[in-house]
Amino acid sequence: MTGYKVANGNGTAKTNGNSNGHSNGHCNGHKSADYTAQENPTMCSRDCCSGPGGSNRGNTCTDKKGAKAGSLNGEKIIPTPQSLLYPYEVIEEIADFITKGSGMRPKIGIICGSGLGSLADIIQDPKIFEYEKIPNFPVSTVEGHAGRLVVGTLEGATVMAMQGRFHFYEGYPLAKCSMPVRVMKLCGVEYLFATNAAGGINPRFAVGDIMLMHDHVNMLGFAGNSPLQGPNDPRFGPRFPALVNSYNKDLINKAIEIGKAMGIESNIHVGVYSCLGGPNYETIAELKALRMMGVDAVGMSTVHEVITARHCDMKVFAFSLITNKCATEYSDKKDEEANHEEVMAVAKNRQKACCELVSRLIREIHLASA
Ligand SMILES: O=P(O)(O)O[C@@H]1C[C@H](O)[C@@H](CO)O1
Ligand code: HPA
Repeated sequence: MTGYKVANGNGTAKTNGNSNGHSNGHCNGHKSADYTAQENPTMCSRDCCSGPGGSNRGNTCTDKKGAKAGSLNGEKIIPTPQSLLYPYEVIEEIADFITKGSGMRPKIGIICGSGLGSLADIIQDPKIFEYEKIPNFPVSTVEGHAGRLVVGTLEGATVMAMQGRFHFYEGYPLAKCSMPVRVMKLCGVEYLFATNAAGGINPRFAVGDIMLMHDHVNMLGFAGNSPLQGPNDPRFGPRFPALVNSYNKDLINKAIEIGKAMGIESNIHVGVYSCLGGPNYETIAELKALRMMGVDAVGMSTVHEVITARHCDMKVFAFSLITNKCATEYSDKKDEEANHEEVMAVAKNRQKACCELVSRLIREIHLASA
């Protein structure tokens, strides 16, 4: 008995390494994350190689002189496991940069979804780090994701917020998308608040509603992809982490109470989110299949961040802002097609409610630990 209502299928609710150097001239100059590149000739974790627009995408670094993808000096290149992209020492270096630069050890980490960057704007006495200036950090490439890390206080608690997250469809491997969660962990973060914009598949959901995530279906995982793929570093967590109870029930129940106090009870649901790779929105057949699987809302993020957070034993609270209703029947109506402008506009409209929900929940966590 969890105490909260879970959205169900029929529209009602029920209770419930290699050792060679990286000899490619393209990558020789890189520091820090190049540690990995030095250890393994098959990759370079710099964005010019493995990020969007890079010539590599984490596997084969093609040098300027035109070495062929898939080989380096005639040797076959072995793909680099995702977990080697960011070794512990590199994550530690990024975390030190942030804690020393801000003079704070934040307890709560927030990831702002598309158009929800205002969650970071309400942080007091903010110390702002542009992603471009953080060593070994990727850059944001999506509209509505500013690309800044904001450290400060909110309702008395020390927090750090990502104003801009990284998505698989941007060309980043999953381990890179969720790498900031490990940075948060080494900065001292105990609670992850992950937010996203999502399409509502559950017919009870209206645009502007908030779905508190109580579970997920990891479609990228079904296809054999995981941010934890590759050798496991036990300093982060176990080889085989359990994911039942990933979403903290106490925080879900508190959020429901806060929703009632805010008078938006009827706009709050509890449900299952699924992450697809994107960047395309889903087909009707895919949406129907997701619905049959028990999915209530669909998006392109969050799941790999939650997996990474649970692996390193963080408490997780996550919600989806329903920015569009997903059509599950064939129709010629153009207005039923999802688009990013609508996603951003709805998020902007609902940012006040989202900020209040997050602030009040953080206040409760802070008071409970004081
Ligand atoms: O970062 P989130 O998951 O909030 O962003 C969603 C998914 C895509 O990035 C984008 C599509 O409109 O919004
Ligand atoms: N599908 C996938 N991702 C999304 C959607 C959607 O309908 N809306 C916002 N992000």
